[in-house]
Amino acid sequence: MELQLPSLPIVFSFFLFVFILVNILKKSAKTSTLALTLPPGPWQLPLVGNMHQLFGSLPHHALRDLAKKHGPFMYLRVGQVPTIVVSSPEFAKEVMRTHDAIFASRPRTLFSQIMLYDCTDIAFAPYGEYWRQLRKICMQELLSTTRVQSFRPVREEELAKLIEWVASNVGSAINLTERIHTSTYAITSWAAFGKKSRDLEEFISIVVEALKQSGGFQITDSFPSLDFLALISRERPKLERLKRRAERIIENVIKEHKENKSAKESGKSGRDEDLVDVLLKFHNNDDLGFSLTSDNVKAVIWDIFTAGSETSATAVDWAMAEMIKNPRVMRKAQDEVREVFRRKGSVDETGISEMKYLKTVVKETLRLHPSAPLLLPRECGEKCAINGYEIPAKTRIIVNAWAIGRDPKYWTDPESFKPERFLDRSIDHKGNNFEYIPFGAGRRICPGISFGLINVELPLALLLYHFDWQLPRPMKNEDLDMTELFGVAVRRKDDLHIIPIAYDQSLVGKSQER
Ligand code: HEM
Repeated sequence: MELQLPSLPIVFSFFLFVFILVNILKKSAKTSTLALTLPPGPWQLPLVGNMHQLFGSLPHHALRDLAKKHGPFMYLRVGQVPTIVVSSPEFAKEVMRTHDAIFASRPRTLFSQIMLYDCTDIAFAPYGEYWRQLRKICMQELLSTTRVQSFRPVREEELAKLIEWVASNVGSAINLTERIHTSTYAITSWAAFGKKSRDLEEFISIVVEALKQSGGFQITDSFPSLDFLALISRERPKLERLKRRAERIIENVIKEHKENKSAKESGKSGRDEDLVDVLLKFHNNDDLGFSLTSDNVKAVIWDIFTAGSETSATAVDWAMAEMIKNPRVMRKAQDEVREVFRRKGSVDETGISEMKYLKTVVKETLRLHPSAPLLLPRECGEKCAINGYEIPAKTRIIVNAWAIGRDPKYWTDPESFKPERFLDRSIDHKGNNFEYIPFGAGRRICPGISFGLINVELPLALLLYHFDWQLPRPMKNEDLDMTELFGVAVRRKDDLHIIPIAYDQSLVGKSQER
């Protein structure tokens, strides 16, 4: 039988048609008000918002404004996807405690399918046995307290470099934001990959680019039934290119680790175990009852690196910015840090547990500026009812931790930076108090809390101990602009340019001798 191939004009017309259709969809999404089509079932929530507000991205402050008008349990329809935005501690508790198992899945997105090897990482794996096993490895092996402590020399060495660099620049304005990010990424990289990661800078640039992509709106994610959109999306080739670049680096790291393992077994290498070593124990190894493929290992490495670095670095940056804006808080934190380090006779992380005020500064920073203000999205696994509203399966759930942390019903003077509010309130980071959930809550709560917190507390303690800080003239502390840059992790719009003044003079001398 002779195969009839479509002629060129037909192929061209087909692609032209698809192109026009996609553009019409995009355009109408940006401008028109949404038709009130409710999913089947006794759905009772009012449908809020129009597509113009919803497309582009879903910034946490815009969602709070909508919630003020329409209530803390708000139904939006983003393209084809029914979406609920939760903006009160009561409803957050319903989702993340009362019905936690039902809402423990994540939606599949173009990003997680491409970059995370078809959602086989920890953060985007669907709720089920595979995720449970990965999570167990994460809690018991990758991010256990012992493991986090084992990275102490890594933190101390990297942060010593940070302090030396600042000391070599006393008296002049430095871009502290940039340097904090470099140090935090270096700590995660060292913990994950081992010390020698020659491609670190390239890997960081890939991660930063990928985080930008994951924060933006992908039309394909909002029209899941239109499969062809994923095939022709402009984002797809961009993500695939990023993935190929990242993959080359991760594969090299894995190869080096396998070689080192052989060297270690033959007694030639005394290297400490890093996170890749831990994951490789499960690589194609059925003896441990759970085995990971190469792609699974790569997906988890990607998770640790992205989830672990940007979040902590952003928190340090916000804390410094808030303390510059509130010199009274900075002075009080400095007094405490200096007293503890002096009394102990050493400037290292053993003193951190005694720095009660510094810990409240970190809590207050994460209340006002949670690194992931909308947490990570959840998906309803099966039909259920909350407060009389029926939620169909596959509904996407967004919890606005940022709005919850500023809810005037729970927080006095919520927009002000007042760490003292935590001194007489026993609120922890473990997701037990739903008015404060910067790490999420329930089954999907962040497994990296201890690693994340020490990566925020230690650099802050060192920066406060060694230096006093001033804004370049004629800027006044109270004028510091706190505008946010929207993304998955929310950075300040402007980098923090400040002048370090040496407190510990011996350090300045030391750095000048080099
Ligand atoms: C200040 C630091 C950090 C903050 C504010 C933070 C915040 C969060 C939040 C809000 C979530 C979503 C929780 C939910 O859906 O309920 C999350 C999940 C996650 N975080 Fe963190 N995180 C931080 C540090 C880290 C670190 C250091 C790591 C690992 C090295 C990490 C690994 C993860 C992973 C793997 C998940 C996904 C968990 C799952 O879906 O089961 N995070 N984090």
